[in-house]
Amino acid sequence: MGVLLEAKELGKSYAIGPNEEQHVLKKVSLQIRKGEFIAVMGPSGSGKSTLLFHLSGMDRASSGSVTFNGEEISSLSEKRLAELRLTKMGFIFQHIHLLKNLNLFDNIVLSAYLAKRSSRKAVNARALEDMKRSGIAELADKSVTQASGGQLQRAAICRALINRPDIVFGDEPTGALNSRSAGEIMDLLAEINREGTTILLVTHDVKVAAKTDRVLFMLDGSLVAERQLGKYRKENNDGKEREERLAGWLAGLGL
Ligand SMILES: Nc1ncnc2c1ncn2[C@@H]1O[C@H](COP(=O)(O)OP(=O)(O)OP(=O)(O)O)[C@@H](O)[C@H]1O
Repeated sequence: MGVLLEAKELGKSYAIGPNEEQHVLKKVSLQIRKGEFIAVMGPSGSGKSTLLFHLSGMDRASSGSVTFNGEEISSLSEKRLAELRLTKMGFIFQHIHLLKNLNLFDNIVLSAYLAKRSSRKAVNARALEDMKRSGIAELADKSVTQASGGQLQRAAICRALINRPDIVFGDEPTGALNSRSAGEIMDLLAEINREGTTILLVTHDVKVAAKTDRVLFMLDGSLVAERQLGKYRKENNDGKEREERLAGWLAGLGL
């Protein structure tokens, strides 16, 4: 599989005083291949979300580069970057960010209507298909206040997928859910990944990370370790075993 996203010596610093800088990302280099499912773990404040913001072009680096599909996003105009994020990237966050004055269906289709790459009829059909697969088709005309956290996160996943992005980024997408809903969301993401969408998640949760292919570990702004887990398949019933293996590896890092 080819490389979809590459960071080379990515650096980010914030001024924290007149002559003082905090180095939040320190020469981070990584490659994400098409079709991979990756988790970024690490202690609080180690730079995981900052890395995600830079890989997805939401923030500009202080040094180094990010290349997406061969295009260096660090040098793109704001307009081109916005178009890239809208059409090629999907986002799922812990706090779901659905619009309260729209029903779930309209939340899901909105960005595709804005992108104007497909007819509204085609977008609507796609949305319905995704909602069915995610088990929320019957909630299409419900408002954000009428759905549970797990249902809202499913809607957020449908929204992230509506433009059929190359990659979905998630920042603690299961962080606000109970463990059953979190497990179901991860099974759904694993299925979406197996159909070809690359996924990168930031998570603290070993159960979540154990369902990805590869875990990257960040410490103090640097990527310090990684672990290949292989593709998760629900039908293999080895979720527990994968979790234990990953927990053992994390413990062995001695951090
Ligand atoms: N806009 C900003 N200005 C100054 N410092 C920032 C800014 N954004 C992040 N930081 C700092 O960068 C460091 C890394 O933050 P980041 O949110 O990326 O960590 P994280 O690993 O995702 O943490 P958590 O797991 O708690 O979400 C922190 O020390 C944070 O205070």
